[in-house]
Amino acid sequence: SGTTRPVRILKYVQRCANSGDVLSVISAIDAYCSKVEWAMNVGDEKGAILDAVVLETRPRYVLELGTYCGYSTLRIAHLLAPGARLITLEMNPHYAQVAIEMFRHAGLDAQVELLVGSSSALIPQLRKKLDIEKFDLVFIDHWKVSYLPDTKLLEECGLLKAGSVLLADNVTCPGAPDYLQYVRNSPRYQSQYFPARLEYLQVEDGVEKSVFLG
Ligand SMILES: Oc1cc(-c2ccc(F)cc2)cc2cncnc12
Ligand SMILES: [Mg+2]
Repeated sequence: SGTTRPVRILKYVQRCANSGDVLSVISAIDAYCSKVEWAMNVGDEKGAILDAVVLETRPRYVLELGTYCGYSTLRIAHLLAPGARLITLEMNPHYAQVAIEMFRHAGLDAQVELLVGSSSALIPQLRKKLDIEKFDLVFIDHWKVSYLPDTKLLEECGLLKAGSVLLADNVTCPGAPDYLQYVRNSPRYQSQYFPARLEYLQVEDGVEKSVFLG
């Protein structure tokens, strides 16, 4: 039976990162996943692009699709102003549990709202459930086949406003070709590609920043 990769990452963080210190949690995850075993965190290079987009957007309402161990959730939470709300959706209950423990170790569990379930089921419930009108920033980092349908669902549910920013991980590796085609050709988006490498590897990847024009 043994442990799972997310549990091994969490145990390393609990052992090696100072509790309450979100930056030491972030670097502990990067240290473990670059030295011991690869994991699908956005990583430090693409994470710096995410940081820059959060800082320039100064979002009040943030949605993350795909929590995993909570690495990118912590990077975002660390840069939000007091009063901002960060909602993260995770369909795998085990990943969700690990992420909650990760948030606790970082001392940010009160700053993050994690919902367990499929994004397609949860997105239509967000307005009613969480009393949220629109998202200023959406970080898309879940299954690549869900990027496009979930983006259309966000539009249909009225959860985007003119100026809302979508930032999508892995648009090159593993790739989200239908999503890229949509945001790059739709008159409703202004899209920009940021080349980078896949987390912890020399493989090419990149993130796509798309501003919804309303
Ligand atoms: O950042 C990511 C990377 C990969 C991935 C897996 C295998 C491989 F060979 C290359 C890349 C998969 C992901 C799934 N969800 C969210 N993020 C992901
Ligand atoms: Mg990713």
